[in-house]
Amino acid sequence: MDQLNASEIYSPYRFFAADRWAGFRADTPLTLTADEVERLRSMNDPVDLEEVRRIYLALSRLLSAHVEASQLLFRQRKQFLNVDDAVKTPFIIGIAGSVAVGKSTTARILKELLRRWPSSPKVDLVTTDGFLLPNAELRRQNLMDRKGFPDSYDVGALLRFLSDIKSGRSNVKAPLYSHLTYDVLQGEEQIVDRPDILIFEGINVLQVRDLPGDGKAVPFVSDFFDFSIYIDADEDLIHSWYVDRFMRLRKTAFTNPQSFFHRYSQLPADAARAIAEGLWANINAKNLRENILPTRPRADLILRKGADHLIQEVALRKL
Ligand SMILES: Nc1ncnc2c1ncn2[C@@H]1O[C@H](COP(=O)(O)OP(=O)(O)O)[C@@H](O)[C@H]1O
Ligand SMILES: CC(C)(COP(=O)(O)O)[C@@H](O)C(=O)NCCC(=O)O
Repeated sequence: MDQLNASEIYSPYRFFAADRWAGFRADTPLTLTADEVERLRSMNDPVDLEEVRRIYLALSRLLSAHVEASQLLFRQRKQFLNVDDAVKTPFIIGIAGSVAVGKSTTARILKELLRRWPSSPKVDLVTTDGFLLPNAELRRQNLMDRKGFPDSYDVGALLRFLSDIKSGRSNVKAPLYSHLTYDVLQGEEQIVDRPDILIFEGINVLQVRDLPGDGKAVPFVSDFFDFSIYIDADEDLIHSWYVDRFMRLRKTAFTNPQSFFHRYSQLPADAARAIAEGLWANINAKNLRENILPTRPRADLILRKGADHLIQEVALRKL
């Protein structure tokens, strides 16, 4: 047993240095190759096979235990109620964290690892950006500078989507977002057809809403989660990742005339950097402080990254 200091004893989490966490992998096999990891990672994310070995295999093993336990509970409840027509509903994993912290890479790696379990579960991945209000509506409500803030999402649609998924409906539609055009894709959608596991990723997935004055119970997105993960790093690091990514996108995605940010590919580097700094300070950092970081204590698991983007510490909620 490790020595615990006082703050750890009274914290709802147990903290593990990444190398200690790696040991919980036990005999979980490595089912991804270096090439596959390279294809799954986002542009500025250096995650590699060693990181999958160190962090993600133990996480995959933990999630497998949770999924198995929930399936057992489902079977026992069915027996208890003596019903045959109970519908098995998807196990939902929420992934939260700041803009530019690397949620998409984590979500894609987890998806691939989970679908390679021996039971070959069907795993789907949905991101909450599709539930943003379209730019035309954001402009109408003067919210273009609040993209990603709670009021920029169609929360009703988001909750309806999760409720449909959790009630076992087939062919549930999720709207899609394009980072290229910086807008919701009109007329395009993703069909989610009764997966065994749904990964639901976005900055807002652990947010709660104020209770209305009339005392009516309002559901939260996380009410539908079976397990939640928060990806964390110091704000200074995320800030530098955001600006570095913007400067790289300036040389790649922004050169596409269809990119909403195309004009920034034409600007000198200093002027482009000033735009990125402005977007970070006025929108994303503000949102992180006001609406995202306050949700961290609601996560079941926190993956904390260091300067190199690699995970340094894992905090697991004590049951
Ligand atoms: N303006 C942009 N143009 C093209 N791709 C982008 C742009 N902004 C972000 N992306 C890509 O979109 C994905 C989601 O990014 P983001 O929402 O910041 O979350 P995270 O970095 O936590 O995954 C990343 O793969 C990122 O590289
Ligand atoms: C779409 C986003 C809110 C992020 O959503 P996510 O997929 O990370 O949940 C973000 O990428 C964004 O557009 N922020 C607004 C300011 C900016 O352009 O960076």
